Amino acid sequence: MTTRPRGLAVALDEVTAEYFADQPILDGLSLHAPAGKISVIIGPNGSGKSTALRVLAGFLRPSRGEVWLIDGSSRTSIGAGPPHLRSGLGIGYVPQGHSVFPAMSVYDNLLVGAWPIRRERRRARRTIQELFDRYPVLAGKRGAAAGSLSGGQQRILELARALVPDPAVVLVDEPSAGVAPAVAATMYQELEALRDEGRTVVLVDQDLRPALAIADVVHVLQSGRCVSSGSSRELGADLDALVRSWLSAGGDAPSARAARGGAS
Ligand SMILES: Nc1ncnc2c1ncn2[C@@H]1O[C@H](COP(=O)(O)OP(=O)(O)OP(=O)(O)O)[C@@H](O)[C@H]1O
Repeated sequence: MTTRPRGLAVALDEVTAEYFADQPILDGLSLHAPAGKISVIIGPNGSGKSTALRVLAGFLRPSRGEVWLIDGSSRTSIGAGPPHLRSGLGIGYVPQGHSVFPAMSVYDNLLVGAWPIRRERRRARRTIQELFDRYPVLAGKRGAAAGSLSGGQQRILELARALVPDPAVVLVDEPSAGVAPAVAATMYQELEALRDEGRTVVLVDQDLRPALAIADVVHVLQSGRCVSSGSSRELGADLDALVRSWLSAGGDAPSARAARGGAS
């Protein structure tokens, strides 16, 4: 693919965010997702992982704290900006759950992703073609309604749509939820490929084993705060202890899966 500048990091600094007044979901959350690395945010159900991604993507404005886009030694506060400006800054977002436009064709779904570069029509067409080359499964279905694709193909389409503006930072929420194991494996390989292209990946995942296997940095959330950050190796026993504590607190999904597969 044609490449644009890479090397952007993102950070949350003492961020408080809520859906209802005075009921903070993020409660002074600070975390730093370094440039060109895969950061994985883990934590028990309801700890605020998806909310943290929404704040990074601009879909939820923090009531306190800062969202930083960091380019080397300079940083820009982006917390107040709307999501469409976030994509113009080089941040792409693959939300949780189904987000394709089912009645629109695969090609038109990718065109929606081209909105931030809509004035550069030639570039948008070229990038979409490059994405068809990258994901042949989509190329074969370019004229088909997106809703007719399998769940896994739709997930790949959602990732491809986020990549159309060639983001330096890719935020991905639950890439493998509800997809066949082979597609899930493809998604994790793709996230590694995005990192190897110099992009910054921030991943939220309940499926701990594959997520931790590709993580460069792990951030552990509890009750809207980051209680631990580091590589899986650095966190080591701490991570195991945390996962066990989630299990004993009620066996939520991430813990149960980690227990089956091993958390580290
Ligand atoms: N759109 C919303 N409106 C109101 N409350 C919400 C909304 N989205 C999430 N919440 C609440 O915010 C809290 C944190 O949710 P969030 O999805 O960020 O957690 P999570 O750690 O990603 O959980 P999970 O692992 O279950 O996806 C939960 O109590 C949830 O019910």
